[in-house]
Amino acid sequence: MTTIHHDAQPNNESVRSPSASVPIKAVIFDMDGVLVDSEPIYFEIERSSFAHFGAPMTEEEHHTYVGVTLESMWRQVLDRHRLTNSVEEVLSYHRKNVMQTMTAHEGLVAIDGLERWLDWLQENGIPVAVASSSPRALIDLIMEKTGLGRYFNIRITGEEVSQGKPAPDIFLHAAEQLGIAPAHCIVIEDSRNGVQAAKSAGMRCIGFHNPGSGQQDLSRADRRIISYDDLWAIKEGLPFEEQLPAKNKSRNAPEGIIMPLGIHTGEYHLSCPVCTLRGVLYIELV
Ligand SMILES: O=P(O)(O)OC[C@H]1O[C@@H](O)[C@H](O)[C@@H](O)[C@@H]1O
Repeated sequence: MTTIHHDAQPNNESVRSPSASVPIKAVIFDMDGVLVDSEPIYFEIERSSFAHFGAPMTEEEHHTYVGVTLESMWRQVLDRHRLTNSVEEVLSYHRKNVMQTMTAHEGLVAIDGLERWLDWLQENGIPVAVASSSPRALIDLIMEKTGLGRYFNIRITGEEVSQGKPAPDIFLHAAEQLGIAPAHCIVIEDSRNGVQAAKSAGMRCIGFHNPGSGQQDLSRADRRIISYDDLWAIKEGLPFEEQLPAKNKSRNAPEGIIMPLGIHTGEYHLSCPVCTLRGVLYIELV
């Protein structure tokens, strides 16, 4: 369990959002409802578990649990419905229910347009992470089933931080793993709880309106989209910082001083075309 030290409480409005022009150096993706359309499947599994334990559930209440961990959801359900079962009992039943159904499900595929985005981010050297309230075993299963695992080496589950969404811990931990300050991260989220977590972490947030994720208030997100095509259309307006700018930087290189040998002074960002090696070369007059 990773404890993240932060002053922000879930509803703390005092964390300042970075201004729109602060460079974006990393993208943190939520998983359910953002990488895959798994929320409708979750809803169905949850309905059967709620019925099993005798918790009558309105759609309105159900939608408030989107984006939170299994444990957080069940603690709230047991409390609100005054059920006497232990958290351990309901969690063990429900977790098995989730893993069996998701493993057998044949419709778990990456959301349309996502891979074009991930390829573009990779080409531009922008690192990514997935930060999901789902259990780690499910994150790994979905990464494997969809083939998205090749993009996501950094996978954070809400179960490994002390407070899940809507607290900011999961996103702060993801930023730490990425080695990028929160103000330089942008989060893509489909749930109210997730948007709140991202904003409390001091990050910018794109609200992904996915009808499969139920009624979600994404009004606190900085931008709202309904598809990855939408996001693609606005990408030039987002201040992504190129981190593999070998091609582009060399075009800018003549800004330095030209030496007699025809070499330019200045900073050159280099990347190996066949492996992941990167480096910065400084040439200066001595
Ligand atoms: O953080 P993510 O990837 O949106 O995961 C959300 C899901 O995580 C699960 O643990 C919850 O039981 C779901 O109800 C929830 O919606």
